[in-house]
Amino acid sequence: MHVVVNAAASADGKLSSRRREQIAISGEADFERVDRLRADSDAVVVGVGTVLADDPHLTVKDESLCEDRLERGESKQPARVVVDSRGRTPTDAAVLDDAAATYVCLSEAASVDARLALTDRAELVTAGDERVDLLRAFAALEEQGLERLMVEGGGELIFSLFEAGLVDELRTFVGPTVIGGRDAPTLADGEGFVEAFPSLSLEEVARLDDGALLIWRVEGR
Ligand SMILES: NC(=O)C1=CN([C@@H]2O[C@H](COP(=O)(O)OP(=O)(O)OC[C@H]3O[C@@H](n4cnc5c(N)ncnc54)[C@H](O)[C@@H]3O)[C@@H](O)[C@H]2O)C=CC1
Ligand SMILES: Nc1nc(O)c(N)c(N[C@@H]2O[C@H](COP(=O)(O)O)[C@@H](O)[C@H]2O)n1
Repeated sequence: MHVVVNAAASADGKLSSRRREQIAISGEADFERVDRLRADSDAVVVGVGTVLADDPHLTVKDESLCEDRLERGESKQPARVVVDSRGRTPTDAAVLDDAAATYVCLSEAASVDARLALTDRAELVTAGDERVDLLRAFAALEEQGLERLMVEGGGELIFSLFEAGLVDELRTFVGPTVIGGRDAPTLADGEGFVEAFPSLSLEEVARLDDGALLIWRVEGR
């Protein structure tokens, strides 16, 4: 399995404002790059916080990239994965429509009602007691043939993936704006590290739109 985390951050490292509404940090060229990265992935992964805040569709938008996938013998769209301990994904969420297969990773804490509401719309994967056990959930996804995972956020999920040692690559578009706010989400939130900080090796720096794309490899992976 290969896990790429991709996100857009403001110059001060925020993914969104304290209101947690979606903010277009990327410009056109970066959104096109993200679309290509989705098209080269088996699944696009987000946390339920992102579903509740942004209601993303997580599909490849460029039809020619979808055709390339079909020519390679792949599904037209990559699968979508929501990491959602308690099954809070709304049944009318865009990520549950029929444009692509969707997996919802739950923990044992998800109620029977939440499971029943989701079961017709997504494949359910259960791992972990209170929160989703990401090592077990990702192993289950791998068993379904999902090898190349692209994670789009948000900050809580990204931190947990680094903590679990699951991230191979980090791609950050740093955009030309300052968002600020101590309660605004950053690239890696959660508890934060106090030691054994993940070590990154810089692979590429490129100017893109009016910002910079940074590609980092996670050392030891
Ligand atoms: N600028 C960008 O590229 C992006 C920005 N965002 C922004 O990020 C914000 C949402 O991020 P967050 O609130 O951090 O939510 P998140 O999307 O990281 O989801 C976190 C939730 O996932 C669930 N979860 C289950 N097991 C977990 C585990 N082991 N570790 C972590 N979470 C687990 C929990 O319910 C937790 O509250 C929104 O404001 C959204 O707009 C989201 C994606 C991309
Ligand atoms: N790459 C990127 N740049 C930004 O500036 C953003 N605000 C985001 N947000 C994430 O993009 C996804 C939207 O998906 P759809 O267009 O609905 O398919 C979602 O993951 C947002 O959180 N990303």
